[in-house]
Amino acid sequence: MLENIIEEILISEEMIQKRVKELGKQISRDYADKDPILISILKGGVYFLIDLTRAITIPHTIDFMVVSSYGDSRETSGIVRLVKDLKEDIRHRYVLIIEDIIDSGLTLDYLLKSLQAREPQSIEICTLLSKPSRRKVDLHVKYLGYEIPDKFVVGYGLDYQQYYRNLPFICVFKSDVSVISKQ
Ligand SMILES: O=P(O)(O)OC[C@H]1O[C@H](OP(=O)(O)OP(=O)(O)O)[C@H](O)[C@@H]1O
Ligand code: HPA
Repeated sequence: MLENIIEEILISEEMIQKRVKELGKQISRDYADKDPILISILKGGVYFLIDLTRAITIPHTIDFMVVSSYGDSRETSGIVRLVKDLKEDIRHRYVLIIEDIIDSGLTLDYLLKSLQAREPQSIEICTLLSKPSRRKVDLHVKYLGYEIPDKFVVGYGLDYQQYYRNLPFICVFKSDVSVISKQ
């Protein structure tokens, strides 16, 4: 039962979809004629990417990377590992990294360094959620959906032990839950 794992709904499905459309419009304006490449970080970022790409009205391509830092816990290990690299060459491309959440910032810090070395024309960050109070490194975020407090959240791509990514809203996960409750 969902009531057993959810403390509160923080961002409703409607709020997410409205903000995704606004971000899509903004990106379409800013990157007109730039043929950007949107890089999504699997797995969490893919839900946001799929909705965002449909809200963008200019030509663009997409690619995926897999990095791992959280394992199955609620705290980052601080060690980021590249699990799957891009297929496309990003040299001279306008790169937009699409993330579901920035927490400590360590994942993106690692990714930015790795991607900068490939000499893109530009590289910017678009994240649906950010927890500024948790930041361990400074990051410039060009496109932000919502700032959220220091609470562990699930839904819309975000998981607890790989579950709950499919929830259409973002909700605070109950802090005392340690086993998966099948929905
Ligand atoms: O700012 P940070 O503290 O580095 O945290 C953010 C990262 O954590 C989550 O990924 P996770 O490692 O849980 O993998 P997942 O996308 O497969 O869920 C999220 O999707 C970000 O990539
Ligand atoms: O709040 C969170 N929820 C799920 N995954 C995460 N990865 C970083 N922060 C979070």
